[in-house]
Amino acid sequence: METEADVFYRQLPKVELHAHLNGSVSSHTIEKLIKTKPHLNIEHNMTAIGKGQSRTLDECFQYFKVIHQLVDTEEDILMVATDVIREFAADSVKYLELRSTPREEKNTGLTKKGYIETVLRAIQLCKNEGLDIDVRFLVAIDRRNGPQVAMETVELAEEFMLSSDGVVVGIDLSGDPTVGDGKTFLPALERAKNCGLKLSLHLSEVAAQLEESDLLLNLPPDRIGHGTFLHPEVGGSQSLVDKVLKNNIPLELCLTSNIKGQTVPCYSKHHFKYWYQMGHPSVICTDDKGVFYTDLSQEYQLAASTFGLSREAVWKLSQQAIDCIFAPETVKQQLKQKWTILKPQVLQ
Ligand SMILES: CNc1ncnc2c1ncn2[C@@H]1O[C@H](COP(=O)(O)O)[C@@H](O)[C@H]1O
Ligand SMILES: [Zn+2]
Repeated sequence: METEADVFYRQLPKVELHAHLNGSVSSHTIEKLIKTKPHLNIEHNMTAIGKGQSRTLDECFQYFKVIHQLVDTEEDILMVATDVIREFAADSVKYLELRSTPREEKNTGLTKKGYIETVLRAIQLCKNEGLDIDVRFLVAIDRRNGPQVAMETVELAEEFMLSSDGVVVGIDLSGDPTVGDGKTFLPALERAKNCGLKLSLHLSEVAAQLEESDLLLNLPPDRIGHGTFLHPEVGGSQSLVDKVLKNNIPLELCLTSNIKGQTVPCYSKHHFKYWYQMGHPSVICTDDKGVFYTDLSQEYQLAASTFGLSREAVWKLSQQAIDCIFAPETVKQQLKQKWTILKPQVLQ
């Protein structure tokens, strides 16, 4: 049964800025994919971490490998991307920045270019359907693939930034944070920045990456993913915090992802508290709503119940996320208008 609170959080207009496409595939879509590929012998529990369960971050990365096996043709990508966008729209997400790592699959003839084109086609299809959601795309660099591939990815992103009518807005640096050295990605990231692509970097997602985080913060990035171990209480440093504050770099915070991935011990110890209390721009996001079995409404609800936020404070939190989007000022103004119109009916 849906409670009054459930209805409020679902109807709350929201902005999602940190969503990996293949981590966001719902169980409904996974079911369809499993049916088309029975020979892979993939079961549901291999693609999502259920309620109350957790895995090491390392184990979490195995889930993406399984999902990638299920999603390996243009047809799959088109279905996955349209389903994911429709689901976010049904959850009252009004603005979504999806991110995904372009992959090539020799077996199916999928190319990186085809991969991006297909995601863009899905975005266009959803637009044609008249869904009330503005979708943009960040091209992701997977750390595992090294600096050379990173540079090629930036070049590809640059092409699409110029040809996609403003849909491709930036670059994401993600992948297993324990693999590779952040320093080696600086040339690619600098190039991206210089050509006008925005940067959202996974930073200090695991402990003991002070040097790497410091180097990457000097770019500086336009947004930070997680930033779990930046502050001194958890082994980060004041100088890292100061750099984030000085450049006013928003944080994308994904509560359930961090709990289920075991980088944060429990909801009440989540670093949302540290940054939010300072009044620093903190945006609640899902990371991988499919793998972590959540949605953005639930993440807002969890943040509110854990940290005692009033409805008014929750409203402000979702509204302030608008200032952190990568789309231009005109889009921010349109979204702010939307929030103003919806306020009296949602926040009764
Ligand atoms: C849990 N925390 C995380 N930390 C770092 N990278 C993550 C991640 N969650 C997801 N990804 C990145 O997103 C890819 C899956 O989506 P796409 O195939 O790109 O759409 C993963 O392979 C990983 O590179
Ligand atoms: Zn992420």
